[in-house]
Amino acid sequence: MAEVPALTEAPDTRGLLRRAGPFLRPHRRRLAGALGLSLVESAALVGIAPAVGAAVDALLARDGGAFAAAVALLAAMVIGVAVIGRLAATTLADAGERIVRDLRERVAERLATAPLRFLEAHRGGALLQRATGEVAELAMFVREALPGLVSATLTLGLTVVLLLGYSWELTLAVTAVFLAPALLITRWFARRAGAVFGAHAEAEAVMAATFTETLEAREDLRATGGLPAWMARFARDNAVAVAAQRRTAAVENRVGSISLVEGAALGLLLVAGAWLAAGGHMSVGAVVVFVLAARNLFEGFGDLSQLAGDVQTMRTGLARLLDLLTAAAPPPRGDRILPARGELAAEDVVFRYEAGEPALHGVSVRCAGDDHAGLVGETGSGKTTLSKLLAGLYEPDGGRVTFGGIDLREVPEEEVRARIALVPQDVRTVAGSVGDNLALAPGEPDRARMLAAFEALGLADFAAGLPHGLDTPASDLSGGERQIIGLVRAVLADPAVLILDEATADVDPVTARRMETALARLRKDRALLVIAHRPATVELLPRLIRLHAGAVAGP
Ligand SMILES: Nc1ncnc2c1ncn2[C@@H]1O[C@H](COP(=O)(O)OP(=O)(O)OP(=O)(O)O)[C@@H](O)[C@H]1O
Repeated sequence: MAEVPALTEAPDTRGLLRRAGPFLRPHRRRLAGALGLSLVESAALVGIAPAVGAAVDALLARDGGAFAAAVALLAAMVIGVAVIGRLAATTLADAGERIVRDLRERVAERLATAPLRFLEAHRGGALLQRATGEVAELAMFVREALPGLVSATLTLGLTVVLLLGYSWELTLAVTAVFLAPALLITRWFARRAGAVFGAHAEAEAVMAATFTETLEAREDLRATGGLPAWMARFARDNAVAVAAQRRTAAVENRVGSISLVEGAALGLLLVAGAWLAAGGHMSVGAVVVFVLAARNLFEGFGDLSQLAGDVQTMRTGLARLLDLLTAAAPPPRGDRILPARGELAAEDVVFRYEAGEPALHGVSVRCAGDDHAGLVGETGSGKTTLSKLLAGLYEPDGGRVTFGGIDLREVPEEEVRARIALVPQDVRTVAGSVGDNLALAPGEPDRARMLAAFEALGLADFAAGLPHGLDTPASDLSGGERQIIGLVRAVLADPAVLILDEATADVDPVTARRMETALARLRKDRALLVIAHRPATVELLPRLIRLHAGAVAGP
């Protein structure tokens, strides 16, 4: 079996910046501008302490001029922090929002073009959680945490530089008492957090998947009395998510112990500063600078440890998004062009859903340009699987599917869609009107073309009978009515091959017969492959292909 790329539950969070590089690159100027502004803001913030120190020394020396200059500098710094800080935060948040918007679009595009096998191999809710929940977390981080994170990091770095400039001995003491233990706690957090936050995100995704499935299957579950069992399953998933949340909260709380270290370091600073000032080794102003700057250091570290949880959630979410983008990538395809009409052929096709017995083994069928054939066989014989292979929705594990002699894997996806249309039994519509759904056909058909397609299929009275015509909400349609819309949508694409997988099974027999006769007449040079259980559906067709246990059983 061709390896179906699978999502990783807790993907690696190492090298994230490098892997996210392609998404950051288009915004590098805006990001650089925002970082530059943050740097100026942090420099102004860190500069407040020396300005206060200079004012204290000028006051003690009774130097009015120096005092006034220091106070003016202080005022400029305070105003600078307020004004530039605001500008830096909004610029940074704006750049972040743009990056998140790009990511969101890329994820939506990936899921829309992901191989069918990939989508089928994953729970819908889990994909939804990554595509919406994880992106929402990122957007929140960018808005609420990122500006504070950048500013705290820069302030911390500049403060250490400032302290070293005043007294390396005292800086060393503060480092030993505060920075070293604080860094140890932060490192412990970084080590523990990856697994704990990954497990939390995964538990949330499982819960979302179960919830989505409950919603989708709500009618069946109610009708069959399966709701209590399903609710019990949801409760179990919910309990696992709550336990995972508790573990992340516990890890985050342990980081809070940094405040104890902070108290010890401040005490040491005051004692050592008083001793140094009394001994004439340092001016009182310098001690004031040290105490104030150390507060910056503690606050910066405090802010960072507060944000550590947010950062880890962001890293986990980003890693899960990048994992989705990688795993859902469609396999590379060629750029060959298909002829307008041609023979569709499966040549010795093998296909496995799972390791073991293949669903199809060595199936060869040919459908010439004007061939009209029925595909029949018992339940589970492989009809739907073969139809998806013929429509290029699955790639075969062995053999090949060709149109006009060209392997479908060598052709861009849009090219295949324009030539081969598949109408499934369960036609899904998107939110909007009947017209909105028909407009999704290649070439964006207008209303006149839509009505002409109904006419050509002998369904003009059906279209006229819709309560609001083409403006009827698609959600109001019955299963059979959706099948008709699916068929009209496929015909609008004017494909060379039309494959109907039980596509008239839910339509009343008279309408079904009318549609099939109209289809057979529609174009002489169009191939038609009709999959059916009921003999009546295919009895008008000149040829039958019979499948049995994943192989062609002969006519
Ligand atoms: N998504 C899937 N994952 C795993 N196995 C699958 C999947 N879809 C189909 N199968 C298996 O592949 C085999 C062929 O299924 P397929 O749906 O192609 O048969 P079918 O002839 O169309 O059946 P039916 O007449 O009931 O629609 C069956 O054994 C089925 O259980």
